[in-house]
Amino acid sequence: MTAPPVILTQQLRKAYGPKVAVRGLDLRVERGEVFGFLGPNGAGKSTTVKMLLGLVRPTSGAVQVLGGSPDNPAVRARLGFLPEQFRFQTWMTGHEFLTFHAQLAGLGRAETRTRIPEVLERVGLGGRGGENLGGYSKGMLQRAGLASALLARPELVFLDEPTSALDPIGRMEVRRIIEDLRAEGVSIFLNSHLLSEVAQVCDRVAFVRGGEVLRQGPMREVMGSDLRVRVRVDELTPPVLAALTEFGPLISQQENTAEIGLSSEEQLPQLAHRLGDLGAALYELTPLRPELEDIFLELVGQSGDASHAHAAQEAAHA
Ligand SMILES: Nc1ncnc2c1ncn2[C@@H]1O[C@H](COP(=O)(O)OP(=O)(O)OP(=O)(O)O)[C@@H](O)[C@H]1O
Repeated sequence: MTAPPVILTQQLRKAYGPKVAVRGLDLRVERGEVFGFLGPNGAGKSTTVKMLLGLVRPTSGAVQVLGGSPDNPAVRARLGFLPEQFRFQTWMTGHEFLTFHAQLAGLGRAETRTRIPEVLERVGLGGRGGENLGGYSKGMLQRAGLASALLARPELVFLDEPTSALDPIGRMEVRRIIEDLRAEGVSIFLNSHLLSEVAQVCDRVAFVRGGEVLRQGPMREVMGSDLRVRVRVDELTPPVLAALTEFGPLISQQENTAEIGLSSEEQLPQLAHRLGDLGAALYELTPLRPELEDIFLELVGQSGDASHAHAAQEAAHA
């Protein structure tokens, strides 16, 4: 029997008076999956997350989280959440802050004692729990927020922009934490504007705009199957060019470098053999996958609405 999805929504909708924030959202996230939820500012991402956490009541539609209702405290106890703008009690030490969250999560004393050093270590704050949060850097605060989200061993974790305050090393560390969690079977719902990061860590993604899903699917599918390839040889002779166009359309050509479109990766070794047979010296054969950012801009900018395009650009470069 296949495991039920950890998130399932059907025609989920939220209107704030006349303003529709989320319209008819169908989402499905499987157990152990890292799911990227992407969209420009105002797309309805936060509203969706709040409905999935039971913090905002949907206007209509159905939502199931971990097989139950997010209104059910027993379901909520199995969720972790790192909000984008965490309010920290700056007068507390990291340890006190986590003890407070452990109490809120209903952890017993003995478990709290062992669990806090474990999560501090995991997020890279080992040995720093005795310091006041007021003295933490922005990156340290984000790590402390992540520690509190992981404290009660959640089965599903919502991470809203988890690396916005982190430097490149910190981002890599958080990526590793996400990968480790996935290996442990934890499911992750990730909101992030940092698309290169999403591309590296997500199994599936959904692009949203105006409260609707524009595209949803496995990372590989969303990125498209068409493959552009850069070929550099000693000389682009007429026979070499003719051979290249047998494989796919010629996109560009400059000096001894050409770009062509292939329909599958399987054509790469065939192309290398063919060029070898023609006596061409092959210096480069590079697949050029489209950037997630390009797909994002193309999808969210499609309305032609200047404010959307602007928001998309802001989101992509944030
Ligand atoms: N409490 C509210 N009352 C009225 N309108 C709201 C409320 N919360 C959100 N909205 C509106 O709903 C739309 C979606 O907002 P939401 O915060 O969900 O978007 P978002 O994708 O999370 O954006 P961002 O990336 O900027 O955080 C926006 O137009 C917003 O103004």
